Amino acid sequence: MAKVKICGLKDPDMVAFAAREGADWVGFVFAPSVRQVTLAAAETLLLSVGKATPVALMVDPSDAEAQAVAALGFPILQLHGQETPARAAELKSLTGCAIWKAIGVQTRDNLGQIGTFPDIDGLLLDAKPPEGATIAGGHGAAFDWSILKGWTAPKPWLLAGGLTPENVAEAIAATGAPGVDVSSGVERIRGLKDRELVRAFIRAAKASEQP
Ligand SMILES: O=C(O)c1ccccc1NCC(=O)[C@H](O)[C@H](O)COP(=O)(O)O
Repeated sequence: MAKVKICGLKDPDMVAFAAREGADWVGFVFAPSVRQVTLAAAETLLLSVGKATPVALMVDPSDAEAQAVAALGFPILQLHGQETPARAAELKSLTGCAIWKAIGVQTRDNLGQIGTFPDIDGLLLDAKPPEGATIAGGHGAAFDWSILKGWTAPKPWLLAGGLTPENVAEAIAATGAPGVDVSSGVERIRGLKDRELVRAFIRAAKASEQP
């Protein structure tokens, strides 16, 4: 059974709903995005996570920004920018958070950099942002899952990018992903999660067979 992260939540009721439906992680975006939350909003959202684990998503944060987010009590920091292995290690020791690094995948070569991040705790394999995009993630674009054929993950990992309730079972079967992450695929209006889609995604992922 694959684990599920619902990313880009902004509304406490939706956070509670996703957690009740069985989301393992709920993600909050602290970067420019239609899904961005403030520190004050995140403090309120954290009250609704139930049994789900909250993940703070940041893009090239400064020390002060990362420390302010970590101080809210997030156990996991997902880095979605151009953070180097050294910066990821630095942010880990600075915040005390587990670090997940997002890796943009377009070709098999992109997987090579993963070995240069020995200090991180997890990986999120996501599609690269479309040409000209100024936002680092949440574009609803998938990469070619066959790139992962024969790849052995050195860390716990999640598959992301363009997943939907309709394709998540196929994605898990094709890649063997132990976890999946979704943002746009559970929205009907950009930036607003939809209960029916959140429920359908979690059910489809949890019911799926890993190869
Ligand atoms: O979701 C955002 O708005 C976002 C903004 C800036 C950096 C990262 C962002 N999201 C990162 C995620 O973990 C998304 O869930 C991931 O990119 C997959 O998104 P989608 O293809 O929309 O499901």
